[in-house]
Amino acid sequence: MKNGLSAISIPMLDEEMGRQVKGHVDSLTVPQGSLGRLEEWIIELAKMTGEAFPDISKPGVIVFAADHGITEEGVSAYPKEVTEQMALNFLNDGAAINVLSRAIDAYLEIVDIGIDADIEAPGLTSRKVRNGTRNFYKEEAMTKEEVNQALDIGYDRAEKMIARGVNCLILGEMGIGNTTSSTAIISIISGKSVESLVGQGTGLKSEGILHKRRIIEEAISLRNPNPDDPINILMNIGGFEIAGMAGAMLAAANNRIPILVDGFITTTAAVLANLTSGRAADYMFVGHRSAEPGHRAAIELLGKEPILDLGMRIGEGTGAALSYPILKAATLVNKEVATFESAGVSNK
Ligand SMILES: Cc1cc2ncn([C@H]3O[C@H](COP(=O)(O)O)[C@@H](O)[C@H]3O)c2cc1C
Ligand SMILES: O=C(O)c1cccnc1
Repeated sequence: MKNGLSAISIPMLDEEMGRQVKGHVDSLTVPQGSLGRLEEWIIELAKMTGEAFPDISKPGVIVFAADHGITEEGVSAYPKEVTEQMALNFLNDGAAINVLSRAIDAYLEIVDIGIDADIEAPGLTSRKVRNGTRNFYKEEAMTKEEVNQALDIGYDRAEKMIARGVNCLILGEMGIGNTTSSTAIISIISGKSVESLVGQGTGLKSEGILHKRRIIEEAISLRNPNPDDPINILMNIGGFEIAGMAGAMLAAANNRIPILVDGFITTTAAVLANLTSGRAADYMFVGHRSAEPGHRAAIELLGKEPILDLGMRIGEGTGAALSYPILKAATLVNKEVATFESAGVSNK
């Protein structure tokens, strides 16, 4: 898949399978309508996969890591070196996403798509586009070629995961400064003010948040990205890991593989993927609602309701991984609960 992600044509949902599975759910030995949102999810999964008994038993997590030139403007509570250090932590199995991937028995891949350091470590997928984006307060974050390269890398990594048998894709990220990029992107696409979206990220205090807000506001007016053009948005104010996640989501949707979206940054990538190809969001669930204020607006753009709301604000794919067992449980209810007929239970 080369430079052609805007041309991909994601399959339509299988509405007929949705109707069929709704009939099956109605026949299960529970009071009519009592499964609440589980019923919605079962039907959505049936439409996505085209299967009467959707199987999401093999989850895969891809974490894309990259640096951001905008960190030169002092927009994060942590230094940019943490991106590289956390990438090594992922490879040593020590981060939150390692623990949570293990907890759900997921295959985990770490992709260096633009870390500003030379890392060679066993287990790392090295696909560096560049040593970090350019500082978008001063110039465009990436060239169009770099955007397309990052989208293609993401697409390719997801296809490789799917080829391994993964049937539910979780995306995660690591990139100090990426809540700044995400806030700018969601402001441009939603038309909402930076003030209403900006948050603490990794832990800025109120003065730091005010500075971050001013940098984003000024950068947006300097770069002036086209709100209808995801490539132009990524070029001006994006990040390599954000583009990589968007490409991966397009691959999953194209292969009818359900996607579990994580927090603010991952949802920003999801919004861009959906802007690239209008049906991408049909294949997405939002795993959780992050405490980062902009996440609410990003979720609204996708038209989704998150599975969990735990007040988390980590990223890495952690909230999505936590929501996975609930979605999987819904598929087991669909498959394994007896029907009124098979169990000889009187239906009204
Ligand atoms: C130790 C540590 C682990 C993390 N894991 C995810 N993030 C999260 O924080 C970063 C975004 O916040 P900001 O825009 O404020 O820099 C991203 O790397 C995101 O994945 C982390 C951040 C830190 C410090
Ligand atoms: O919602 C997220 O994904 C998030 C929020 C703050 C910092 N890092 C990630």
